[in-house]
Amino acid sequence: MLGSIAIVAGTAIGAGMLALPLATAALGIIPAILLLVVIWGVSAYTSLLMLEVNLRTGVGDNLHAITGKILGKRGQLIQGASFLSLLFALTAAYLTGGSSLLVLKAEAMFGIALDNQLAVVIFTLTLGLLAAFGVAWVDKVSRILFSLMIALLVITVGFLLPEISPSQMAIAAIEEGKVDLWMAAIPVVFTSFGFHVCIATLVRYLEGDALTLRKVLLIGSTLPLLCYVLWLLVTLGTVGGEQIHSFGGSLPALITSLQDIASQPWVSKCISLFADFALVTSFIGVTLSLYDFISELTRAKSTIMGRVQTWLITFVPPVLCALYIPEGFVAVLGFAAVPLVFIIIFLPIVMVLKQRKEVTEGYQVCGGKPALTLVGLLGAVIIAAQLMVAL
Ligand SMILES: N[C@@H](Cc1ccccc1)C(=O)O
Repeated sequence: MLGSIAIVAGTAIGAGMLALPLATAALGIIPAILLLVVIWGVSAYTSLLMLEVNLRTGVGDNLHAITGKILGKRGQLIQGASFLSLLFALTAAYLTGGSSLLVLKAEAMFGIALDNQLAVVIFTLTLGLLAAFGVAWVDKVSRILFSLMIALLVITVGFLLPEISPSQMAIAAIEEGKVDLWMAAIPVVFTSFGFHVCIATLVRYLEGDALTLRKVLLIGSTLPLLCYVLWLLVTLGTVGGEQIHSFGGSLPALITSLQDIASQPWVSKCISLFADFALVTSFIGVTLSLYDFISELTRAKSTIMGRVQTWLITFVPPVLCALYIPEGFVAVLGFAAVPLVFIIIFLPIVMVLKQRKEVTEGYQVCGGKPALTLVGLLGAVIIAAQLMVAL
């Protein structure tokens, strides 16, 4: 069970966490934490909905098959398109954030002023190749990196907690453009709580044991909440919301100012390594899924040519995005929220509504129609927020 909890928390906790302070800085710390709690509720509830659907459709089916069984080809199409957009958007965002940290590193360690576009290419050609090496490799590498990342997070939070100044915490939200600030924050927070793509695998792994699965999903989604709240406290509480807001979504600016606060040089190293690992683990995890998904879609042959072709389809679109929107780390994570709403809110609601009419035995999430209506509405709010920000 511990391993399964780690899979849930590990899928959720990623580079989205780095974007949280940048996205919520202007709200003030208490409203930001409240937003986190509400979105956590949505994320936990919808994961249970997906569990219900999965258990009633068949243990061992993947998400695509489940959607096909209940909603037919049309549902599968919406789901496939959403999944592809989600993975492309996440890859593009991680690439943008990762390459901006690479530029920062080149400057700090070797005094080289690395061109941003060159950094994007280097990042893709090194870490992007891992996806093509396959799951066994990625599994080993990301297990080690993820454990190191959590250790570094504990050190970072431990050393920055005493530096929190109550005066920073007390600063109220920035008043002007308040609605816009909320609209920009909501989708990014939502993406950072996403993990639901691993549910079908867990159901198969735990052989459909409903009680254990329920526990795994609830604990696994609460761990990110804890980490995120601590992370917001040590970022907004030390550097200050107003200051972080003025970075305009720049991840290197956030990391540099956190490093300035740490009094010992080794703590400052831990902070930058933590950010690197968060990005790298997310990047290799997501590109692996994207690579596999594309190779399935295009029915690529497992020859060298086939692999090169799949690799190019996987990486060219996100690379182009990272090259032309170099400041897009937070913004593109916001975009990822739109397909995510379809995958984990709208489609599961439709499936549950259809299935509850026909099947009544087995596991069912509490809350009935009112709860479904409420999360459905919240899903619509998330999409509306992102559209307002983008248009
Ligand atoms: N929560 C992940 C992003 C993600 C969303 C949806 C599914 C999987 C991963 C992050 O913070 O980086």
